[in-house]
Amino acid sequence: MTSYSLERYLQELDPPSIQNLRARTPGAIASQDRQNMQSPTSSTGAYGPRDRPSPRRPRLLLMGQRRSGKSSISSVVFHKMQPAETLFLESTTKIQKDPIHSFMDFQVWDLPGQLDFLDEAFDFDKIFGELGALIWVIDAQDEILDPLSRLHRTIIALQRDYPNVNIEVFIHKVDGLSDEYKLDTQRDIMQRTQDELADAGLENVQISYHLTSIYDHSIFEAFSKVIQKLLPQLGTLENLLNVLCSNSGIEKAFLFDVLSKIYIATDSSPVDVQSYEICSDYIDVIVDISELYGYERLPPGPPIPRPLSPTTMARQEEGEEICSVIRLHNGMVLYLREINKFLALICLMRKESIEKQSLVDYNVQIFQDALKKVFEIGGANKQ
Ligand SMILES: Nc1nc2c(ncn2[C@@H]2O[C@H](COP(=O)(O)OP(=O)(O)OP(=O)(O)O)[C@@H](O)[C@H]2O)c(=O)[nH]1
Repeated sequence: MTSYSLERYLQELDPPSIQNLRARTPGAIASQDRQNMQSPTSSTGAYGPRDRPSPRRPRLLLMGQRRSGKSSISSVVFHKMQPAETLFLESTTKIQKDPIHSFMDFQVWDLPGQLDFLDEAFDFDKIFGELGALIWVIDAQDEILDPLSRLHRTIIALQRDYPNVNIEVFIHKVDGLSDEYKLDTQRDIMQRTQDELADAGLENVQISYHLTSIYDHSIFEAFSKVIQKLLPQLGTLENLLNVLCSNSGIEKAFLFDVLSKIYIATDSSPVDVQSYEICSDYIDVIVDISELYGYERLPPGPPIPRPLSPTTMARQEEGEEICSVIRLHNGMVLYLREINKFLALICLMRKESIEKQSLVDYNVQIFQDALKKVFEIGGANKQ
């Protein structure tokens, strides 16, 4: 049977193999302490063990100069604010702590741009300790030298005490810029940063750069990459998606966080922007429709019979997940399956593959079981 290897993979997915896969995760977190701190299974996981103690949540710090777009980013990505509405956001005057309860619990701190958090008046460890990632937002439409020098001072200070923190630079507001100008700006920022850090004796600091705008999908894609680095299970998830794709004739598969439209994992074929955009739009539509007409998401416990959703959605008999299939005019098919309250699987495949939909459904069910295993949840997924 085509799904044989996926089942076998699942059977072999014992704790030691999960450990090995973790070790191969690209963004593997260096120290054991940070793994403990950042592991969704050690805080609250994709399957939401809210009844387990959750002492710490990885913290994402949004920093950068005034009006660079920090609050806009957090409002658009995590609170579904329309980009145009951010024009009316007021300047942040104190640290905004935003707890995010999703497939994994974390917190986003929006730091006011006018304050210098390296100043002795601030408790450095309270701000930068327990940090999952520092996201430094640079307004690409504005003067960059001053913000860059603040970024460099912050990296140098961080390297002293927290060398393993992920540093993510968002070269932001690139919507109004030509492709050539965007790339020139990115090159300039990278070069200056490298030179400055080399002068400070720091040669191998890992920094990721992202060109972002709240007016397109780039901000969601950048956040996806930031969040993925905090997931110790990323390598395992990618492998599971690879096996699912190869056994079901799927060309591209994304595992999305439905609330934020961040994808937490994808198979290892290259991500092309159009596939990502269409999947992301699809989530919006399906989630909106299911909220309006779909079944009520139930608390844990035995399923209660409810009326069926619209025709595009079929309530799964056991799991009550949303499932939807759309045929596109280019011959491709979009397949969505809700994995749990927080996660949805979206696959792009050729129409020939969906002709055997029962096989795809079966393989997806096994994938879903594998996810449960990965997140070690027992039966707590039906939230
Ligand atoms: N063109 C464009 N404008 C943006 C983008 N993101 C944010 N803005 C605008 O930038 C302005 C400042 O945004 P804020 O989010 O308030 O900036 P901030 O960094 O939080 O500012 P402080 O709170 O003062 O530190 C707003 O008018 C936003 O609409 C973007 O991607 N493109």
